[in-house]
Amino acid sequence: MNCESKKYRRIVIKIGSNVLTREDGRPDTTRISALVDQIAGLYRAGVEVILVSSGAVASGRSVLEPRVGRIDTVSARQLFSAVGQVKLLNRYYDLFNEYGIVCGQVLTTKESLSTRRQYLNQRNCMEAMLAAGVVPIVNENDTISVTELMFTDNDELSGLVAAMMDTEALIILSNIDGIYDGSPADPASQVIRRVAPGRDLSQYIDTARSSRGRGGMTTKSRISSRVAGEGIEVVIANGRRDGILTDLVLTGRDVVCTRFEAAPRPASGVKKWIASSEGFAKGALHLDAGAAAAISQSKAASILAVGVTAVEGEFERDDIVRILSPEGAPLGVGRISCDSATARRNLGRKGLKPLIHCDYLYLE
Ligand SMILES: Nc1ncnc2c1ncn2[C@@H]1O[C@H](COP(=O)(O)OP(=O)(O)O)[C@@H](O)[C@H]1O
Ligand SMILES: N[C@@H](CCC(=O)OP(=O)(O)O)C(=O)O
Repeated sequence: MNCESKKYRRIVIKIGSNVLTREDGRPDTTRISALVDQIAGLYRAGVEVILVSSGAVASGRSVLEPRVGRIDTVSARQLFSAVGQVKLLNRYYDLFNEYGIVCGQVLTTKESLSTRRQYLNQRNCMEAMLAAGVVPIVNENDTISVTELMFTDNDELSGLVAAMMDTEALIILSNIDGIYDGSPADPASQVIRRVAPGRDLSQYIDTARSSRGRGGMTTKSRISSRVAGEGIEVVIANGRRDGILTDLVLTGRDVVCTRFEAAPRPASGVKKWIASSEGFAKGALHLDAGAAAAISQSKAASILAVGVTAVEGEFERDDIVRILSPEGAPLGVGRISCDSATARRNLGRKGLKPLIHCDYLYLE
């Protein structure tokens, strides 16, 4: 089956470190330039493109490694990204400029997307850029994002951006044609061309990571399933193949890739945010059997204090909390309508406003 082409209104393109870096660790300027040529083509054809580009650390490492001595991993990442991000964006700026296209930098952290207000600020910024015809180039702010609150990698970030910006597709470019049904090194393995919503590919994926990438194929597959489940088509393709973006988006030439079909019913904007916010959850609600059955059977069911048996952790009103079954299994996440002290005080009580309204509930 082909990876058929389609003209999209708005897409996110994520470019992995492996695509932008040569084997010897130096930036692959020819490849970056070829990708910008294609993105300029999409731009001219009226497709709004948001670029999520890795490569800052690799780019900075190539400049600094020869001159820094012993340095711990966190400092190295901070140092390399501080220098590499400037170098990377300068290159993008010059290349886009040749087409009369202006690009701009958006640096973010997982923490700065954790409240709805900051999330909306970021979205507003990128909407303003797109409205002005500016191509946003997004990366994690690696200089300050050093704790457990880091994104797993830019695949996770790109999934969040795709949902936040209400895009129709996310194209993840790596150094491989897609997800293989066995070891990519085994000649008998083939690229899985189509993935239906909800299909689990974990059995095929070698969890070892590449030397330059951060999350590896495991995150790519997990994020792709989640994003497709939110109604956004996801394509994993080889960024080193000539003309890959043009073929995927404009010409319709047959090109090998893995395509995750979008689930039919896109979630509402706020649900997309909640769905992607699992990593920021501050606490948890344990449901009784009745409440667990009610939310799984009806999309309109909210979580009421009467059906909650325990509250874990400390949280504020509007924070994201996890929802657990009576056995402790994860059921989903939601935005809580009160702080943890109030939730504890009201446990088991009837007739109160829902702890989580169904509009702010995302079930797995
Ligand atoms: N089943 C599989 N199919 C394809 N690639 C796989 C599979 N299992 C593991 N991989 C590895 O995942 C790598 C791509 O992930 P990653 O290193 O994170 O890339 P990037 O830097 O582009 O984000 C491939 O180079 C490949 O070695
Ligand atoms: N923010 C880092 C990217 C880390 C990362 O996620 O890399 P990759 O797995 O290659 O997309 C950088 O710019 O170097």
